[in-house]
Amino acid sequence: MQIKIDSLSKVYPNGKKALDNVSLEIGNGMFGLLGPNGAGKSSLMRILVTLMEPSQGNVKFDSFDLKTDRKEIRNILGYLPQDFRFFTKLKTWEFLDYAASLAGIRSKKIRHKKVDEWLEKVGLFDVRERDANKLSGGMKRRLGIAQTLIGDPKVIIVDEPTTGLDPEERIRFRNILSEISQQEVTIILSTHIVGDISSVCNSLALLNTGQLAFSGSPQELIEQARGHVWQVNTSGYEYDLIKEQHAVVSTIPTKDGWEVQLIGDGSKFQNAIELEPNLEHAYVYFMEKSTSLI
Ligand SMILES: Nc1ncnc2c1ncn2[C@@H]1O[C@H](COP(=O)(O)OP(=O)(O)OP(=O)(O)O)[C@@H](O)[C@H]1O
Repeated sequence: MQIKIDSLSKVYPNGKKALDNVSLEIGNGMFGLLGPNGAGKSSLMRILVTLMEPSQGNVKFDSFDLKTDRKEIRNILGYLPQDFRFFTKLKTWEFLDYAASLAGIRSKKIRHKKVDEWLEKVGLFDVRERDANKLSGGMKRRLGIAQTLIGDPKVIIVDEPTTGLDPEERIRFRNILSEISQQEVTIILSTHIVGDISSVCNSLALLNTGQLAFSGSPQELIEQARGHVWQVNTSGYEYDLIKEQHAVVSTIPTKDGWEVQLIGDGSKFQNAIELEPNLEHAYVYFMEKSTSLI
């Protein structure tokens, strides 16, 4: 599936411009949409899943047009929103069974088989009789992904999937998505956590204040930060100066001061070492560049 987002803008009734002329192409596999809170990610997701109309621009899902083929687009979509909620008083398996019937699986036998398969896949088979609203946060999130996927959608849109999850659940969730992305599907993963996408997405876009700051592969993003990531050993006095003029990524106390990793021009400091950039460095670099600290 090829998703073509063309010159998309969204202005809310209060005048807030959440998306500003965003154009983007998304193909099969896992796509990361990265940006700080308020960047416009949820607005873009809501438009893609037909919950909200854009103020300008259009989107195509292969030959389906967002303006005219909303029903067809809904049929190929699976959406896991940020604030995914449960109906009360349904057991975990019943909840999935209900999701499967909403997805159009009529045969009870096929539905039950699918429910069991998905309970196994997301590691909830042992708690299938437990009330869905009594599951832990991580389990609820996994049940969320199972209900999103049980109807075999071609496009899967997941908004801030790991918010509030502990590191173990975060990795588990990432692995489930990564496994699914091996099939012929498009997964769009929106997040402000770089670690959510660094190991799993083959392409990504960076949104900041409604504008597209970057789109390409993680490696291309990383390359752009080359020459801008430095490690400096510094005393207390100099440290304050560094913080004022640079984006500081990490600070480790040493015998006589601090070892600081910064984004910007570190070459002017004594004993500065240029570092190999990683995705997190590159993300900070782009964010700082667009707020023009660099
Ligand atoms: N219904 C609305 N009316 C007015 N402004 C809105 C509305 N929804 C979102 N906004 C504003 O639009 C901007 C983009 O919000 P959006 O929720 O799309 O960003 P986000 O990147 O998903 O951030 P978050 O992760 O915090 O949800 C923000 O400034 C937000 O306050």
